Amino acid sequence: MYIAIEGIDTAGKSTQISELKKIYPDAVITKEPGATEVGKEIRNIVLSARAKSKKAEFLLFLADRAEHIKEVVKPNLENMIISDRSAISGVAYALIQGKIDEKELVSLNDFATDKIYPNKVFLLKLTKEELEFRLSQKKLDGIELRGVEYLLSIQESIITAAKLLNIKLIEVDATKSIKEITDEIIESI
Ligand SMILES: Nc1ncnc2c1ncn2[C@@H]1O[C@H](COP(=O)(O)OP(=O)(O)OP(=O)(O)O)[C@@H](O)[C@H]1O
Ligand SMILES: Cc1cn([C@H]2C[C@H](O)[C@@H](COP(=O)(O)O)O2)c(=O)[nH]c1=O
Repeated sequence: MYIAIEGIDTAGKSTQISELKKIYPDAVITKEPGATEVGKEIRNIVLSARAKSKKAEFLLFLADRAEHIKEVVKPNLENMIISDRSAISGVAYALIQGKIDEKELVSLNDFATDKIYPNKVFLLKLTKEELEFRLSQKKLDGIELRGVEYLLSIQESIITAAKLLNIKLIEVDATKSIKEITDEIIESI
């Protein structure tokens, strides 16, 4: 089973993944962007937000995804795979940028992934107040510097992206305690 945890920055994805790792010690833990050797280099470029072209940025994420599917997901389809982000993030961020139409977004992702998508995705959903608080507690990267309203629009866009990709999305209240969230995820797995 291929599972992904989605949510905007600071929603608690990596926190939940480290909890799930304790519960499923044999699971393949992975992430987008940056799980592979090439992906690590792509991650450095995209998070620096140096690309002037939004299309270039989108294609870099897509290249990371193609490598991730080939190197990590495909060889482990018989195992439990738990990924921090997925194609849903790719479509959600690109939808907000508005440079590529919906049909094309889906077909480009189909091309990159060979239509291998997570079986189930959990969206950790934050309130504006909690997002503001969590962002105030960390050093922001280039994408986080785009601001709270931008990130909240991405949160909504994640729901649209899941529908476009036809992926089952389970919304979880990310302001609950770490344990409550983990329990909800395990219950649905
Ligand atoms: N349920 C929770 N309640 C309160 N704080 C939390 C909860 N889950 C995570 N946090 C805290 O919020 C911050 C962000 O969490 P985390 O790094 O897991 O988020 P993330 O979604 O992986 O973020 P990013 O996408 O920016 O890497 C951390 O300081 C973490 O300790
Ligand atoms: C997969 C993907 C990610 N992004 C953005 C979302 C985040 O701001 C960063 C990744 O950072 P994290 O600490 O690993 O969460 O990249 C994006 O814009 N497009 C994508 O396809």
